[in-house]
Order: sequence, then C-alpha cells, then structure tokens
Amino acid sequence: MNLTIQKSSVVRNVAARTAPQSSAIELRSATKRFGEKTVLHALDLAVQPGEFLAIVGRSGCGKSTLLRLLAGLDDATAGEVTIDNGRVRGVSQGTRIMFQEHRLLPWRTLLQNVGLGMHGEWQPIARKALEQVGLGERGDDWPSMLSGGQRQRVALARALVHDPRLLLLDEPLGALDALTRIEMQNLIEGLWQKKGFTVVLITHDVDEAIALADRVVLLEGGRVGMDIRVNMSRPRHRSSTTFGELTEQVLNRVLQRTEEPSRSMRNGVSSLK
Ligand SMILES: Nc1ncnc2c1ncn2[C@@H]1O[C@H](COP(=O)(O)OP(=O)(O)OP(=O)(O)O)[C@@H](O)[C@H]1O
Repeated sequence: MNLTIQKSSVVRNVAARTAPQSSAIELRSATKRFGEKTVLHALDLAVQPGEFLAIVGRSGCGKSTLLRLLAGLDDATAGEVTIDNGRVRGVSQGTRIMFQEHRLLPWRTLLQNVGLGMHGEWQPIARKALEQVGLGERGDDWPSMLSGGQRQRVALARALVHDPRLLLLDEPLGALDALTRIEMQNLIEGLWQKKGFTVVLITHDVDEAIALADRVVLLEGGRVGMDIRVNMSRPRHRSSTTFGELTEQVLNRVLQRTEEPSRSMRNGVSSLK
C-alpha cells in the first residue's frame, strides 16, 4: 500500500535542499539472518540525498538491524546496501549515528567529548558544534553536570562536528520528557534544513515521525509495510487535520496487523512501544 500524498512538491523541496554533502541510500533485496531467524526479508528501499526518512514499527520488527547495516556496523546476509553507489563496507567517515543513550565519556569535558578522535586545531571546530546545539558556553563542563536533554545535545554535536552526509538516529529522543523531546526535534529539524545531510530516524513515536520526516516507512516483520510521503510545510503543526490523518493512517495499519492491540494504542497514544 502506498499512500503517496501530493508527491511533487515534496520532491521539489528535497531537490532544493540537495547539497553535495548529502548521501543517497539504496537497499536491494537486503536480507539479514541471525542463525535460523530472518530479521530483514529482501528489503528494497531507496532514500534520496537530503531526504529525511523516518522508520517506525513495532518492537522487534528489525529497525535497529536495518540501521546497523546502513552504519556499516553489520553486514547483510544477502542483497546489497549502498551509500552513494558504493557498497557499505564497515564504518564510513561520512556517516554518523546517534543512539538513545548519549554515550559520552564521563571523564572528559563536553568539548573533549565532541572533539574525540579529531586531530590538529580541533577545539574551535568542536566549540562551534557545541554552539550549534546551544551549549557554546559549556565546553569545560562535565557530562555529569548536564540534564538528559543537554547530554543528547552534546551527542548530536559530536555527530555533527564531522559534517556527516548521512545522520542515523536510533531513537535518540526516546528517554526524554515530552517538552525536551519537542525542543530536540526542532533542533534536529533546523540543523537538517541548514546543513542538508540525509537523515534516517528510527522512532517508536508516530507523532515524531510525522512531525519531522519527508517520508515515513513502516517496517512489519522485516518488510516495508507502508511508505508514506508527508507533504506538509514546516514547521508542522500537530493540531492540523493532515497531521492527525497521517498519524491515524499509520496507527490503523499497525492495529490491523495486531491481534492484541496494546493498551497505549487503544487509548489513542501514538507510541508503538
Ligand atoms: N545480534 C543478534 N543476534 C541474534 N538476534 C538478533 C541480533 N540482533 C537483533 N536480533 C533479533 O532481530 C530482531 C529485530 O531486532 P531489532 O533490534 O532490529 O528490532 P527493533 O525493531 O529495532 O526493536 P526495538 O524497537 O525493540 O528496538 C529481534 O527479534 C532481535 O532479537
């Protein structure tokens, strides 16, 4: 089922933002097995340079496995995964990944965390990355001095300092409270609009996917169950009719496939956890 909604203007938006620093992704019949278990089933998926793709789906449907293939942290059992027409072979400089846990080193300052692995005159570059996430004055502080949201900002700076062409986000806002989460969503959206890199975001939150992505893909048992273009101007308003309709379309699809809908879904909450 392809619920394409006024595709042309979205394609135009993506093309306008397309910058040399953004990557194109292609998966062709990508399959991942762990022993007897097939987690990704001959998956075909293409992501345009500069596109913001969100992947949603129930726990265990293969989202993180897919992201690990894109990050070069794991190999497909069969099929092909390419970035900018080159087969993914291990971790690449142009791709950065951010996780739900901040993974900052507690014994290093924020500036040192952001500049980790950099050489030469790295301090001004790391400081600029901290400025971009609103923590320019906090470079000499320690991770323990920050809130959860601020730590995720540093993790974002650590990814952005390398000017990635592809940013992979594995549920990075999952542990944050609702308000901080929206602030971080706005920050990510703003930086993506400014810099033009490609984003693949994994999230359990359909609301977050519709708020941020050009396109939302629903994974079901390691297959693409739904592929929707979100043709709404930015910033998006959750109160709009289109926003509500799109959220419902995705949730309805998940519910049809679920014998025992979770309590959160019956209560109209938009999380797929
Ligand atoms: N290294 C591994 N070895 C064996 N099985 C694995 C491994 N990694 C993942 N799996 C299995 O693959 C399936 C998909 O896992 P994956 O982490 O990709 O799901 P997910 O959609 O990201 O789930 P969640 O939303 O809960 O994080 C699960 O059944 C998981 O147990």
